[in-house]
Amino acid sequence: MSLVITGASLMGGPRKDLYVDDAGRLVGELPAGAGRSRGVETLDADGLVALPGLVDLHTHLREPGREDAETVLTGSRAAAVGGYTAVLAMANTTPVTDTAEAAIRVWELGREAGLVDVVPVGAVTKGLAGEELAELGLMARSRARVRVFSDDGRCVHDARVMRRALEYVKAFGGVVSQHAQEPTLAGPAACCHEGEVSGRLGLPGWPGIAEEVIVARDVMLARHTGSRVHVAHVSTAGSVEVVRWAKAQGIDVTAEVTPHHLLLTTDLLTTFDPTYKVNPPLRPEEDVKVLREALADGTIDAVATDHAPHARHDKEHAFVDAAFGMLGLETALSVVRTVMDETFTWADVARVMSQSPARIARLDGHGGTLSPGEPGHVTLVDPTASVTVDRDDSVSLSRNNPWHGRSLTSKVVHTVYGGRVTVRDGALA
Ligand SMILES: NC(=O)N[C@@H](CC(=O)O)C(=O)O
Ligand SMILES: [Zn+2]
Ligand SMILES: [Zn+2]
Repeated sequence: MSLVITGASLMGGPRKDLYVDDAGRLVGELPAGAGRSRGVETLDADGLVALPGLVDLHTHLREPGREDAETVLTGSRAAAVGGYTAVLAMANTTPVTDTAEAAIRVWELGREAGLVDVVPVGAVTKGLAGEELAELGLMARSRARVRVFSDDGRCVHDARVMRRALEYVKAFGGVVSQHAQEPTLAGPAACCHEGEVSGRLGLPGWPGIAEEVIVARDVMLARHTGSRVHVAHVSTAGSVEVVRWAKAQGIDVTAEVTPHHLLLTTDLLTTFDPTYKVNPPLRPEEDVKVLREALADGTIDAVATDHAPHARHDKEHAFVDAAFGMLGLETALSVVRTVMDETFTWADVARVMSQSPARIARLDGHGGTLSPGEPGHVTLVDPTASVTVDRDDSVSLSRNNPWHGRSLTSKVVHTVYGGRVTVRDGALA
């Protein structure tokens, strides 16, 4: 069945009807008479902003291994509710996604769920152990078409291994997404940002430099190999400085920032609430300010959620013992709209949450411009809505939601995936 989306403002520009044909593609004009014929569904989007379907470069879906925290299906639901039509599923599952079979399995589970494209990220090293390269080529050539490789959760800290990985993925246009954290500069017990607040509270911390030295090393390795590196969850002003310099040299580097690093700060540590325990840690206000500026000026290419669901019994512990990570898929768009000022346009939102992530991940079928010929992935947002987040409203299996009780501006109302309405009026269709 074809679909007509009526009255939406395209990326904040003119209002225009959008047509998706019965093959699920956007078409310029509705075929004559089709608007009135049966078999054409109408989605009223009056007053809403239409964005190309959002793409998340960094999602933890926990299946296989921790289906009590999230599954491919429940994570896909959370993604759809958040306006996403594609997510890249991180490899730190049990077992790790380090073979073509494992990647295909995740991809198939995504197809079965049928709510978003679930694109597996392949591990860089076997078992995330940081020593031997995983089956990068086989994963790339498999049906799952893996292009993004990451040991996320751990840093590929051995420079020789990182160099080999960069050389290897170059052959098929792949990219290594690095969790930048030099382990020798961040003790095993580190649980927050090393600074004034951690000192006062007596919590062991990571210094920003542990991230920055790896970012600096990796951009030089990218230059040396002529390959492509992506910096996951950039969190410090120093990392931004390095990325800005590297881009000016023509080095093929891209970077993402999470919604939580754009708003939440180290001060939240004083609550000792483990909901705010995340890796990389929340940083001081000065870093947050620089991250926002870098997102606006294009130094940071994309917003990625790092949606990291955790079961209650892994999160509800003393701060030092609790698991790292927070939810993000359902609230990302609203957080971005809330933290970025009016000079950050809807076209900018589309760029950092759809176009650039799709380009970085080399996703076919996520053009990110709402042009005729692209697949009918559309996110419809109410720009005037104000929502108070309630963690129990979530379709995720987990409740580690750092936005609980906060009021955010704008809200995803409908999500259309390949011409099919997956979310209507904020709820799964
Ligand atoms: N972000 C986190 O704090 N945790 C992630 C791992 C990661 O992204 O490094 C997780 O898998 O839970
Ligand atoms: Zn990480
Ligand atoms: Zn992560």
